[in-house]
Amino acid sequence: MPSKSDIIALSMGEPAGIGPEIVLKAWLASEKEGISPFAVFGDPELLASRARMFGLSVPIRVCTLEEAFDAFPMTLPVIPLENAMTDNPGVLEVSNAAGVIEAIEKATAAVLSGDAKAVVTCPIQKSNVYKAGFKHPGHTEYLGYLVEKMTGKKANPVMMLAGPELRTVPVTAHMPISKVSEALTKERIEEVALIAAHDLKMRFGIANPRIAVAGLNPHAGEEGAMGTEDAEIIAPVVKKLRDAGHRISGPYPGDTLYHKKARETYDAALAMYHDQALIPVKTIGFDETVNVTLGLPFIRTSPDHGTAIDIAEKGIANPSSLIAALKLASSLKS
Ligand SMILES: NC(=O)c1ccc[n+]([C@@H]2O[C@H](COP(=O)([O-])OP(=O)(O)OC[C@H]3O[C@@H](n4cnc5c(N)ncnc54)[C@H](O)[C@@H]3O)[C@@H](O)[C@H]2O)c1
Ligand SMILES: N[C@H](C(=O)O)[C@H](O)COP(=O)(O)O
Repeated sequence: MPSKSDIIALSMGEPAGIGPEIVLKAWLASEKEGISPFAVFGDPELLASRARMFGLSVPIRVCTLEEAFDAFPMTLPVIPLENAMTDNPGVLEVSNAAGVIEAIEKATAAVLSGDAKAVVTCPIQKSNVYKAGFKHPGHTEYLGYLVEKMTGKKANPVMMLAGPELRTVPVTAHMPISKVSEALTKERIEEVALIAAHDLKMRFGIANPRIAVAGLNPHAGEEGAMGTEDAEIIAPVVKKLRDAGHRISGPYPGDTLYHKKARETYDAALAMYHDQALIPVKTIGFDETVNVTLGLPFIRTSPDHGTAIDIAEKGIANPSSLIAALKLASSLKS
């Protein structure tokens, strides 16, 4: 029987983007989609105003997290923030960054204290929070920082994009492509592979997960003619982990790792850099794919898309990736 602490803590994300709109649409779809109760850490007036703007009939209930579970079926529970936000869809304002960050921090505190089951985040405009002094590349890294700050324990957050047909895990993520090669150490590849294997087992319930590892260079280096990282850095880690009993293989040329037949041979692909992991999964299933952070002491998911500032005023945002993120957050094992 679900209880109050099964509530999902949802951060509202960038107010100038489609976050508020997809939150409203997800609540409207919650009964039909079987979405578990969620509480929004956000700005209630802004959500009400966006609902009016798009003709969405969503009664907002300002409440505490404790009250949110019971409030959810009839109203959208919203836990207000201390930092005000301005309601200007399509227009980025640095002054909104404090509220955007506060929402993530409070949602994380709620799950760490055991008052919520999972954190789901709506997209943030990274460039806008950077302008306000935010020092973390994205949620993934910030959540690791918050865990350490709030619990004193080190976390090693790892990005996964999980779609209906493909899961990918980038070993390096939010960094310039020119820095990728030096960041690809044997230690980092092994650490990410082990976190992926652990969470595929513990969170996704896959008993003995199969991981396929991509090379870095064209043709996985073509025997050294097109780069040496594949043979010298990646292959020894794959061998070490396979010798230790993991079902891991590669490195495979990245270009042929994602076709339909190849996808049937593994539970997750370990990619060497952000776009090698995210292009295939977003291309195959942009509307249903979910961003999951592995390696945390709690569940965190997010839609796979960004703030979509270009359509924030139009009322046409598709909530399906947020709905998938909310459903996955409920179904993953704590
Ligand atoms: N989890 C996150 O916080 C997260 C994830 C991805 C991108 N971002 C950030 O979002 C910002 C914009 O990124 P971007 O432009 O590369 O990607 P984007 O996903 O915001 O937009 C790409 C294109 O897809 C469309 N689109 C996106 N989501 C949609 C939806 N739900 N319904 C209909 N159309 C949709 C947009 O209108 C746009 O044309 C950047 O600052 C980026 O860092 C944040
Ligand atoms: N790299 C992610 C993507 O493009 O979907 C996105 O930037 C979100 O990352 P965080 O969850 O770390 O914010």
